[in-house]
Amino acid sequence: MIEMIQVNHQFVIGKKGRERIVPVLHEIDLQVKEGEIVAIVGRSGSGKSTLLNLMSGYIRPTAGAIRVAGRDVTGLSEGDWADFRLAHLGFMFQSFQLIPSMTAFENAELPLVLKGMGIAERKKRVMALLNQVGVAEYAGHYPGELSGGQQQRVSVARALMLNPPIVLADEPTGSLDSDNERQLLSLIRELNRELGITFVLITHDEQVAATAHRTIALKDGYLLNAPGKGGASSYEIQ
Ligand SMILES: Nc1ncnc2c1ncn2[C@@H]1O[C@H](COP(=O)(O)OP(=O)(O)OP(=O)(O)O)[C@@H](O)[C@H]1O
Repeated sequence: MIEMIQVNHQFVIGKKGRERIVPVLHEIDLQVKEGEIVAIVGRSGSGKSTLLNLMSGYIRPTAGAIRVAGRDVTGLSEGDWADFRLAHLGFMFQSFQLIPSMTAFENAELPLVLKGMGIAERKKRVMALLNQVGVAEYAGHYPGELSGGQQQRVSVARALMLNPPIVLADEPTGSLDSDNERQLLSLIRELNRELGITFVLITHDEQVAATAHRTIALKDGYLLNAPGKGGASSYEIQ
């Protein structure tokens, strides 16, 4: 479902003529299978977000190849990546990333608007999903009128709006209290079990890692679980 082959990534920083190269990911070989929940763990700065950004096409690898949902996405243009993302990927973030001036309904509806779906069909789909994640009664509320847990549910509904086979999540429970965290994790398990959605979750949280079928650990830009790279026992969740 997601495959990285010998992926390296380095950032180039600094002004023209005085550039500096920052190597961040090295020789990444990984596979996420269809229907898996995979947690990515590692200390701050180990390269977790960079790895997720490569899977999302927001940055391009310096070397190596990436396949997502059966397609070689390594050389996709910006425009092709935008279409590909809409069709295959859903996103969840620690900060929820809801637009404050739009209601819960309008926030959740956005992917359908981008897709060009008609208003009647949009309304049906949005209300069905808000209902599924338990916030239908707040459809007319603005994000500022919702609790953190309710905002995250709206963002989950938005992530699932176009039935993505893969959801990529960056610290999805990072802003939630333990009750809301438990509920979100059980929703993720349910979506995985019932709809077969593949999840890749970046986390510092042991509860989230325990929800995953498998954990991928990064240390200083290297994959620890890779054969010959030390094994999963040599990481700590920070
Ligand atoms: N746009 C960028 N330009 C230059 N360096 C960057 C850029 N983005 C990230 N880095 C560097 O790459 C390294 C890995 O960053 P990344 O955000 O992937 O780590 P992380 O494991 O997600 O960290 P955290 O847990 O703190 O979010 C860090 O040293 C960071 O400073």
